[in-house]
Amino acid sequence: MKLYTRPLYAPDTSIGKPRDPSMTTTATTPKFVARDVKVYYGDKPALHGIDIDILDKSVTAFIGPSGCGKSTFLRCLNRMNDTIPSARVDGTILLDGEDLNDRKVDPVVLRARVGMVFQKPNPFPKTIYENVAYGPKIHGLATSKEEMDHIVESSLKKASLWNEVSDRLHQQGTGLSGGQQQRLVIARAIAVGPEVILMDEPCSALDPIATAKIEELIDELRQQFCIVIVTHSMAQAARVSQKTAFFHLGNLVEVGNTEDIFTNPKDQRTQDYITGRFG
Ligand SMILES: Nc1ncnc2c1ncn2[C@@H]1O[C@H](COP(=O)(O)OP(=O)(O)OP(=O)(O)O)[C@@H](O)[C@H]1O
Repeated sequence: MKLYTRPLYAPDTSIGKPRDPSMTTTATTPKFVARDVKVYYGDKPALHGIDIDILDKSVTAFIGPSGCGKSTFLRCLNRMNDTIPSARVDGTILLDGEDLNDRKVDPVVLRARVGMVFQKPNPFPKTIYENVAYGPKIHGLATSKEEMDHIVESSLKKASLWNEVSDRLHQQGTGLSGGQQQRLVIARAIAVGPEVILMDEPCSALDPIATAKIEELIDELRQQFCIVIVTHSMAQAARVSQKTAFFHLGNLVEVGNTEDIFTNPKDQRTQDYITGRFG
């Protein structure tokens, strides 16, 4: 299967459209290449120079003790730190070879390509249908009701929610269970045709059954998307990811195949963390 990428500088009309056929990506292609990424909140450094390649069509887990900078780095990947006035980001992050911090990059286009799901499910106070149709509507992705219906249905199917909600699309999204709300939010992100889905502790507010469903979904989504997940659960990282990155005190200590990180880490700090000596 050929997979395509779109230019970052493209106008809004590129959102949700087929990607540039001149560029192809595979499961071994880095989607992101980050070099010497430093983040400060005011004068306080939070990340001290992160270098990492994040592969396409796979799941990368960020693990590490509280406050080590996992979420801060995740937010660098779709410029969500722009929304925090005190935050300053230095260094380079390339998305498909293009500098996503370049002044020419439109963050709205970037965030359609690089969607994000948060810890607490945050559906809009609207119907299930409207939640999913919201992004396509503002980006003008559907020219008819039929097209919009199709986007809503296929997004809900990709998020493994369609069978549970197809008979109540016009009920409030906030009336769903926590796990269903999280899948609704994933469907909302999928609806604008992203290439990457960032997940910041997506299961921490969910019970074990809802968590298992999201983990199953993540495994399906990685066929099509680059997925980056922040998790406090090492068991979850081991279950869902192919690559794991261990952060400590604002540094990326080590990144590698998940199995290697959990069975044969190179750095003593990783070893200490995965064996529960701190964090
Ligand atoms: N909006 C903010 N303003 C000021 N400092 C912040 C802000 N967000 C994070 N920090 C600080 O940056 C550092 C890294 O925080 P971050 O939330 O990225 O870590 P984390 O590894 O994701 O932590 P946790 O696992 O607890 O969510 C911490 O010292 C934190 O206090």
